[in-house]
Amino acid sequence: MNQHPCNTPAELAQRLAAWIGLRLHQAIDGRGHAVLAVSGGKSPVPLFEALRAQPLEWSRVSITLVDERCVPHDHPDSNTALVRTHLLQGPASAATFVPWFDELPDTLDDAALQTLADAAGQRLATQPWPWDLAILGMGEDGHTASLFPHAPGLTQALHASGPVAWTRPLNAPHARLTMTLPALLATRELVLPLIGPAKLRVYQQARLSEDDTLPISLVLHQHTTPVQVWLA
Ligand SMILES: O=C(O)[C@H](O)[C@@H](O)[C@H](O)[C@H](O)COP(=O)(O)O
Repeated sequence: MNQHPCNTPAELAQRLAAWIGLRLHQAIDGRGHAVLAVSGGKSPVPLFEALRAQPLEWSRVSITLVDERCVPHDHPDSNTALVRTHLLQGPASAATFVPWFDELPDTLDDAALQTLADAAGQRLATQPWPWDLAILGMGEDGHTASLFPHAPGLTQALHASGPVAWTRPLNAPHARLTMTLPALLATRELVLPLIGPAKLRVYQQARLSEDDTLPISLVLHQHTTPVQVWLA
C-alpha cells in the first residue's frame, strides 16, 4: 500500500486525475485498451471532472462501476447517472460505459437481486480481465464499494467466486450490487482517495487490524493487489 498525501481536496483531484490518466495511457500503450471501474457517492465528483479532461485515447477506455444502487438510472442516487453526468463528458464521452443493468424488476427480493447480480456479472465478463484500475471510496463505517459491515449479503460478497454480489446496507438507502472482494482484488491496481479527518481516522483504525466489521481493512491488509491511498 502506497500513500500519496495532498494538501487540499482540489490538489488531490488534480494530481490523482493525472496519475489515473497516466495509468490508463500505459494500459492502452501496452494492451491496446484500458478498463476502469469507479465508485459512486459524492466525493468522486471533483475527481471525475478533472479526469474527464485528461488527454487520453478515451475511445480505447471502458468505464464501469465498482457498485450500483438498485434504483432507476434517472434516480438521483444512481451511480450510472453520476458517471454519465460528471465523467462521460468532454473528451471522456468517447469512452465505452458499461452500466450494470438497464431496467429493474418490480420487486427486489433476494432472488431478484441475485438474478440482477448474475446478469451484471455476465455484462462485466465482456470486458478484458483483469481490469486495469478500480477507484474505491470509503464510508465512515469502513465500507467500500457496497461491502457494508454486518449487511445481509456481505458474507457472500466477501467470498463469492463471481464478480458481482448483492447487499442490503443496514445504514444506507437502497439494495446494492457490488463487485465482490475477490473481483476487486483481481484488478491490476486499486486507488483509494480519502478526504477529511473523519475518513482519515477510520483509515488509520482499519490499518491496525483486518476485520470484516471494517471491510476496507480487508483491502488494506491484502498483499496481492497494489493499493494507492490518496489523502487530503
Ligand atoms: O455507491 C457508493 O456509495 C460508493 O461506491 C461507496 O462505496 C462510496 O464510495 C462511499 O459510500 C463513500 O461515499 P462518499 O464519497 O459520498 O463519501
